Amino acid sequence: MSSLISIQSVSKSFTKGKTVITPLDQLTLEVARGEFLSLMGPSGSGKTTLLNLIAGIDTPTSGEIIINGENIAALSRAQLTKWRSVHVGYIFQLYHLVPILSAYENVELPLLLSKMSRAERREKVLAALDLVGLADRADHRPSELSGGQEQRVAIARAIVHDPDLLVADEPTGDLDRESADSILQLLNELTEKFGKTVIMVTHDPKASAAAHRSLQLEKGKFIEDGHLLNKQPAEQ
Ligand SMILES: Nc1ncnc2c1ncn2[C@@H]1O[C@H](COP(=O)(O)OP(=O)(O)OP(=O)(O)O)[C@@H](O)[C@H]1O
Repeated sequence: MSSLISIQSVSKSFTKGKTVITPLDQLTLEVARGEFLSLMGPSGSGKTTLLNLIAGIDTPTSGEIIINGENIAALSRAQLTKWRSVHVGYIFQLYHLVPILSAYENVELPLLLSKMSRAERREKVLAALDLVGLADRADHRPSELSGGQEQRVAIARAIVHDPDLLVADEPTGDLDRESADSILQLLNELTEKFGKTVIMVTHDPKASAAAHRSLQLEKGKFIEDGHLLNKQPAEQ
């Protein structure tokens, strides 16, 4: 598999008054196209900071983040916004669906920014809802869906514009085990059947075990290369 993401010596610091916090310290990471990678680590270890850099929501203090051959660390804010709208789908712990809109309308939202016709949008929204197994719930509002179904709608919204990369921050954190497992299976399918690359932050070892590879962050550094479940790790 070719590399989709190449992170070279990336550091991120935040300055608050006289205090400088460096949640990420000289990180290097390669992520293959079609890989499902999980990021674990204690609270405050820099997981969300790293996810936000990879998703182009924030920019590093130093280093390069090359995605699909493009160094996104060198893009302006406006260029990053445009880049993100094409290449990235973001999945949140608490779904972030708009309560007054139907599942269909929530999934359609990212497409309203494009020049697509209504008919083209309809085709894409129905295909995304079908892919997550909710074609029959298009007219339902979030309050009429279970948590697992809400997360499926949120995943349909994240994939409707066909991004290469999906980033998920604790996507199963608010779900019971059964719903969590079905969301993890869906994320796995998105990598294996549709070639998406998924990067997931989680505190749940079982969720992490569903990924192809798990990395542990501690104080802004990777402390170990975790187990590889779907591929065999090299013998130590
Ligand atoms: N915008 C910001 N300004 C200042 N400090 C920040 C900012 N964003 C994050 N930090 C700090 O960076 C560190 C890492 O935060 P981050 O949210 O990446 O951790 P995390 O591993 O995702 O934690 P959690 O598991 O609790 O979500 C923390 O000390 C946090 O306070």
